[in-house]
Amino acid sequence: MSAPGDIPNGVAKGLKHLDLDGHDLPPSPAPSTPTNGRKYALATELVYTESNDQFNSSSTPIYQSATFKGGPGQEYDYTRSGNPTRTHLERHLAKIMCAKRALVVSSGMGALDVITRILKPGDEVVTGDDLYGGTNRLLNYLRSNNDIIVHHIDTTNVEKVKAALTSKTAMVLLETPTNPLIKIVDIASIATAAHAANPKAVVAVDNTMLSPYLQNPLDLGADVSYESGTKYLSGHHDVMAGVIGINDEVLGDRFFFMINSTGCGLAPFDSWLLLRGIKTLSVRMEKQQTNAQAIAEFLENHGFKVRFPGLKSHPQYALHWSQARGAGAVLSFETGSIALSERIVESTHLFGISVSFGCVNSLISMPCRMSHASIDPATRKERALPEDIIRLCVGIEDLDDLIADLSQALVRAGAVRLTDNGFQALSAEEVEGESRSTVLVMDG
Ligand SMILES: Cc1ncc(COP(=O)(O)O)c(C=O)c1O
Ligand SMILES: N[C@@H](CCSC[C@H](N)C(=O)O)C(=O)O
Repeated sequence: MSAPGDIPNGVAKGLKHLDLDGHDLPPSPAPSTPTNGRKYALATELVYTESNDQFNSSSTPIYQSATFKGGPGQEYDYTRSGNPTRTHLERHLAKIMCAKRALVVSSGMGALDVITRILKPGDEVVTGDDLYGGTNRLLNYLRSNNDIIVHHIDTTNVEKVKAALTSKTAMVLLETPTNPLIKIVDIASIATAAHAANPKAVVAVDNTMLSPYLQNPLDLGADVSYESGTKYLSGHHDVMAGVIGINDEVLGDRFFFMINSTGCGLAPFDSWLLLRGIKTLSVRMEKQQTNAQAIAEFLENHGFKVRFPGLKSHPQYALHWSQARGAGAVLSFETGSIALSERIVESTHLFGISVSFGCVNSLISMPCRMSHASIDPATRKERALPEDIIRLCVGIEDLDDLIADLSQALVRAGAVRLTDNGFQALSAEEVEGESRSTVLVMDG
């Protein structure tokens, strides 16, 4: 994939819109983000953090201290209220997220908790019908315990969203691409409509699936961009973190108040890990999405129904590329049979069976059994979340190795029929009658 302003896959500007292998390339990526205080291109800014300690250390020091001496008036007194390592990370992130202010907390769910604490009983939330399971769980809790009214709408349909917006809409909560159905949501149109319905409505976008390297919701009219730093920002599955980016000072102060009051600010060592991870975000993301694109094409060419915004078959391909600079590295596909999907997931070696994504390692999962198991089966059915859906989170490994691993898993699982040219996904009739295999027991 190409970063903004780059020439895609080495093709000279003005030449036919094809890459060197003759494949169609995505349309021009979304315009490069405003510089918002940035001196350099994003890939440079990611690695460029100035440490201002007295020894000019190359790596930001970890201020592993709960307290700071000195009394009233000093910048730091207590790490729950502020810590130099955390502040350094927050300033770095603000630049990267094109935000006036960034705040970091102990997990992505912690970030959503901070954001939703501004809601009062009777407030309405308009959100999607395909959401990360944990987000759905927290919204259910707010509905049951705090009298918040939550409307789950197909947010790919702006008219349906508009119909759900009222002057009582206090928050619009969007994911794009959604997890795990990879639906694309028009951030700008929905933000405009939400603010027209209620100028005070807070439009919050979960940017976890792309990271600020590929999408900047604040530039598209959102009031809040938040994400699980556990994923792409950290990149190594060794830290849990949540990130909140805002432009409005009052909203920023309200969020900071909650972080200080509840004590969910990111710990110094975890802040340091996240700072380190962010430095390699551009190279990881470029490699991961190049691999993901090839794998999505591989599966589609072999007859699977694949959901990935880098594929022209994606129903919102044009919308995605109008607001994002890349397709990301999470894709999902269906086999038509839960048993077949289970066998595929059990048969890969390089794709580890695990929740989460954004890590340098490739992962495979069945969302209905794992990340989205907390959504009850009836609701999953109502929201058309296929029980057999497999989610792939593509890492930075060698592409040929990944494709070989998937191929052997598809063959071993009996999910494909051998043809003269290799293999092809089973037809619906062939899938029908597939016997159920052992049932995976996963957490949720
Ligand atoms: C889209 C999305 N948002 C938020 C979260 C929550 O992040 P965390 O696990 O860091 O709490 C996750 C995953 O957990 C996610 O997939
Ligand atoms: N047991 C966890 C599941 C975490 S799922 C993590 C990630 N968002 C994903 O989509 O894989 C829970 O109940 O929250």
